[in-house]
Amino acid sequence: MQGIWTTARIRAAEDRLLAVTPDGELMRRAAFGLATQVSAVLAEGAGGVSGRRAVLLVGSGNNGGDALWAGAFLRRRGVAVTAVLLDPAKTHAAGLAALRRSGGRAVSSVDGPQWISRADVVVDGIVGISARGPLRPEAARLAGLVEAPVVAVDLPSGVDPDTGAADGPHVTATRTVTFGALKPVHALAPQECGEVVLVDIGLRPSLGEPDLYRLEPADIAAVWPVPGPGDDKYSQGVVGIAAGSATYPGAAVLASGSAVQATAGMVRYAGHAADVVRARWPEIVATGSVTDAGRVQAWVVGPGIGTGAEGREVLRHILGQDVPVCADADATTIIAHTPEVLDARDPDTPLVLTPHAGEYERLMGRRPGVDRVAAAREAAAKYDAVVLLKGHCTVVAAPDGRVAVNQPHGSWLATAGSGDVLTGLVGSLLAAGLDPWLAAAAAAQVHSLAGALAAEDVPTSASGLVAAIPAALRLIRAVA
Ligand SMILES: NC(=O)C1=CN([C@@H]2O[C@H](COP(=O)(O)OP(=O)(O)OC[C@H]3O[C@@H](n4cnc5c(N)ncnc54)[C@H](O)[C@@H]3O)[C@@H](O)[C@H]2O)[C@@H](O)CC1
Ligand SMILES: Nc1ncnc2c1ncn2[C@@H]1O[C@H](COP(=O)(O)OP(=O)(O)O)[C@@H](O)[C@H]1O
Ligand SMILES: [K+]
Repeated sequence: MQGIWTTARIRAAEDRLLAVTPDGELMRRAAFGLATQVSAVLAEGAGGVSGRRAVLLVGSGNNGGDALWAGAFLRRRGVAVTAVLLDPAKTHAAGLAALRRSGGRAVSSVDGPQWISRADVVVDGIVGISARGPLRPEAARLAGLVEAPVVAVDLPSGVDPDTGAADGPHVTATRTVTFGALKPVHALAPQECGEVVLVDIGLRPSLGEPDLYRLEPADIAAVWPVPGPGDDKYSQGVVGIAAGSATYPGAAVLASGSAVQATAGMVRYAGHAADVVRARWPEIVATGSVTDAGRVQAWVVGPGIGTGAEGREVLRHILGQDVPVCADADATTIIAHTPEVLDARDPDTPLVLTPHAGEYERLMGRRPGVDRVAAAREAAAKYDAVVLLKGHCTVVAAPDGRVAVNQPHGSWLATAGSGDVLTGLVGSLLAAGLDPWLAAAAAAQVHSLAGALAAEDVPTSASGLVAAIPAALRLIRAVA
């Protein structure tokens, strides 16, 4: 798993490392790595390095210092470097001296626009992990003029380092070069960061346990159930799907189909869309009611069941079965409106809730807000459940505080029925006995990958997502 640390934890670790490292050494390591990446962007975008023009946007902190030192390294490779100083009196003195010694130029922000307009690459050293609030007007004005590819130092300035919120003026980078460890912004605002490159400055041993995680293919491949020699259709975990209705059978077909594709074992369906489900997925054992569905090791409940009395009874019955439950869509709304249905649940049985922002508001009485990690954690604590908060970057929080952030592969999942596919994936993994947090996080990752594979650069449908699940799993197992 990739670890991600909040800026408070990063700062504390940096302080510990700085105390045992020669003065300026960490910044030199950071700046050397940064210069290497700026050269690579120049080589790719401007056809070479020597003779190309780099403009550094330099704020008043160490982030600007990194940019200035990198400018000095770039001068050695023949790059024409101009630093635009946002606050000349507070500029990092050693960095500025190094740039000047190397033959680089420094100008004030008044002269910035003419240099920015001729740049082959712009290095964003406006602000790093100590940023507070949106970009100040002068920084925002200069950042708004940039047309060249941007290499962001540590993070794209103006994007909140800990929440990834980008609701004010901010930089959008082609590449972000970060130091020591990934910060929340890199996982929560991938569209602002571009490609993220992590430069090792020796911080890892000082960091401790991560605050957030991102699953890698190897993590998913290691836990995704595949049958072994001793397995049969029951031993891998049977998942039950309570979804859809006679009027709206689609949710049932999508959630059940997703479960069929996800794992080998067996899928049971219970609800008013049994005939349609059977016709589309003959391998499913389908029945009309959850009370005669047979034994399962986990239930998926909610998509398309309605929010009335019947849906409530279905949910209450399922919560009383002492098996893990993924409650999605209408089940989320039922829980929000009649939380006493949860009394049927044995507190030891895992529950996964999968709200989108609107369902979250129903559950919690407020929108998730900009701090989506905190929002997911609060809901997980309130409901003693794993909460998968849907969005471009889906956040999965466990009641014990663990949080995983999903890596999106584009926005192809923004299609009707896509959530039904996700819930089928989660249910299959719960039935196989996975830890519910890991189940939800792995499902989200496979869901996004299936979206990208189904789309191949043109919009896909939820049915396309279901069809692409095997390809996503094949890819994950191949690269692990
Ligand atoms: N401490 C260390 O050991 C290392 C720090 N490094 C760099 O240092 C950075 C952190 O440096 P600092 O703590 O000095 O702080 P920053 O450079 O992140 O920013 C602080 C400065 O920016 C200004 N500022 C804050 N919010 C602003 C806004 N919204 N708009 C415009 N200006 C704003 C503040 O007035 C302050 O002077 C990291 O992001 C990284 O780039 C790296 O060199 C690696 C080693
Ligand atoms: N812009 C986006 N980028 C990436 N994923 C998205 C985006 N919009 C929605 N998704 C994902 O698509 C799914 C939509 O689920 P949901 O809102 O329940 O839709 P539906 O009810 O139509 O199935 C969620 O997994 C969500 O994270
Ligand atoms: K920056």
